[in-house]
Formats: sequence, structure tokens, C-alpha cells
Amino acid sequence: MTIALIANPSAGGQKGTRIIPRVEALLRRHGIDYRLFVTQYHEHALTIAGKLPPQRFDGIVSMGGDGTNFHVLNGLLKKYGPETLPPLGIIPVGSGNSFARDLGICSTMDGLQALVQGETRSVDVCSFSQQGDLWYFVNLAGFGFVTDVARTAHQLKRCGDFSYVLGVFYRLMGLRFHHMELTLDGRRIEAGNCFVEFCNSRYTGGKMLMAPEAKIDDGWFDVVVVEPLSRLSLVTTFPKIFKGTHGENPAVRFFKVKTAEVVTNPSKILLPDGEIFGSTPTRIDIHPKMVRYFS
Ligand SMILES: Nc1ncnc2c1ncn2[C@@H]1O[C@H](COP(=O)(O)OP(=O)(O)OP(=O)(O)O)[C@@H](O)[C@H]1O
Repeated sequence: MTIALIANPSAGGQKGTRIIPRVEALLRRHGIDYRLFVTQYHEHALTIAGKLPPQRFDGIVSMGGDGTNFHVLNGLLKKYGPETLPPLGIIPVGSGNSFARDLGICSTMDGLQALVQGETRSVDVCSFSQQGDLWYFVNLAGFGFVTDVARTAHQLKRCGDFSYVLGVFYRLMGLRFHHMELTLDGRRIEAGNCFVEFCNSRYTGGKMLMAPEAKIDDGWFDVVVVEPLSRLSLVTTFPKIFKGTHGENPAVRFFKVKTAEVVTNPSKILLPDGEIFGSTPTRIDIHPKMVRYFS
């Protein structure tokens, strides 16, 4: 078995740098051949994946967090048909590693074990449009308050999972709402909005259960719509997300759909798979079982 290992040394607050030699040693111990590509700068994984010859590998593995997986996935899908791709893998060393959790991969060893065992699982992929171009995500994409929180959390990466919690409290101070037109499978919602998340998998920011009912292979994505609410309501609801009970707040609504179109005023920055990238307006579609992941 030969894999391409695309490793982000800066993931998890530079944890990647320490883990790369350990992972290499473990791969050798398990007789897995690998070609290592270490990212040198932001979005480098996108370029590396787009230049790989996928047919030469039995697996293409991202070693990092959700952002690295997002870049690897897009580098591949923008260049190659999904049917030509080998299974993808994740060795989680990021701060959140939210998507990997739904594959049952919660540690570096889990990621390695999945490669060694060789079992794969077909997974739905969501696309979002940007000025006529399509981009892909497997975890979730949001806008509004969640993007503001992520911007703060990115500056606090060394705090690990906790960076998102700190981000929530910091951004509460400047809480603002926007006007939104959201069309879900043809049903139109026009209202003020705090944030929206389009979820293919369940978690965000590590262990926050944003979409408790989402499944990565059911052909649907879950939409979490949070309407304007008071700071007190937001702050008392926030801890519930760790158990996935935030839906008890009537300002939080869930939908299970196959398409979504959104226009906001003003335009809002998107947050696909934890990356600050793209903006509204956009359209989200689901592509059932588009790729396979080692799991
Ligand atoms: N050598 C590098 N130097 C600086 N940034 C890099 C480098 N390589 C990749 N990046 C960027 O690091 C960012 C974060 O990567 P990633 O999301 O994988 O880790 P994380 O943020 O720690 O984890 P998570 O998203 O799961 O919380 C990505 O935007 C990626 O483009």
C-alpha cells in the first residue's frame, strides 16, 4: 500500500511539526509506503493535492485539521472525477478535527489504524457556489456569528478546542444580526439572522454537537438556523451545544434538505470546514456518497 501524506506542520498550534516524524515511524512500522508532502503556507495543500497523480496512490491522507482536509478535498475534486480517486484518509492533528469524529477517528492512532485496517466508507460531499465556481466541504459551512467566532478562535489556536469557547464570549460583545433570504428545497425563509450552519457532519470546533441528527452518508445535509436572540439567550444556550440540546431554544431551528440558496444583506463571509473562505450569496448542494474515506 502506498499513500500520499499531505501534512500541515502548523495544524493544532504547530502540533503537526512534532507529530510528522512519529507518524512516519508508525507508517514504516506497519509497512505502509508513503510520499510525504509538507505544506509550506496557507492553502498549499490545495496546490499539492491538485498536482498529485491519484491513480499512483492507494490512499490520499491529510494530516492536519478540518482546514487541511478541506484543501486536499478541493485540490482533488476540482481537478479529478470522484470515481478516479482512491480513498481519502485523515490523521487528525488539528485543533478541532470535527469531521474526523464522524468517521470514528478521534486521535492520531485512530487515523493510522483506519489506514492499516483498510476499511472505507462512502461519504456525502456538499458543494457551495462562488461566482460560478464550485467548492466542496464535508464537515459544515456557516456564516454570521459563527464566522466571527472562528476569526477570533484562529488568533487563539494555541488554546486548542478552548479557542472556540473564548471566541464565543469575545464576539458576544459585538453581537449583530443581518437580513437573510434562505431558500431550502424551494421553501423560502426571509428574516433577520444570527447565524446559519449547513452541516454534513455533526460536530464543529472539536466537540460542539452543532447538528446532532446529521449523518455523513444519508444524502441530506442539516441546516441550523439561529434567529436573532438576546446575548443572555445566546450565552445560556451556548453550553447546550456540547450535548446537542441547543434546539431547546425556539430561536434555533433545524432542517434536513438537499439544496439551499442564500442571499444576505450585507454579504457575509463563509466558513467552510473551519476555513474563512468565500461569501454569500451562495448555493449549497449535496453529492451523495461522492468520495470514500478510511474509517
Ligand atoms: N506551513 C503552513 N504555515 C502556515 N499555515 C499553514 C501551513 N500549512 C497549512 N496552513 C494553513 O493552516 C490552516 C489551519 O489548518 P487546519 O484547519 O488543518 O488546522 P487547525 O486549524 O489546527 O485544525 P481545525 O480546523 O480542525 O480546528 C489552514 O488554513 C492551512 O491553509
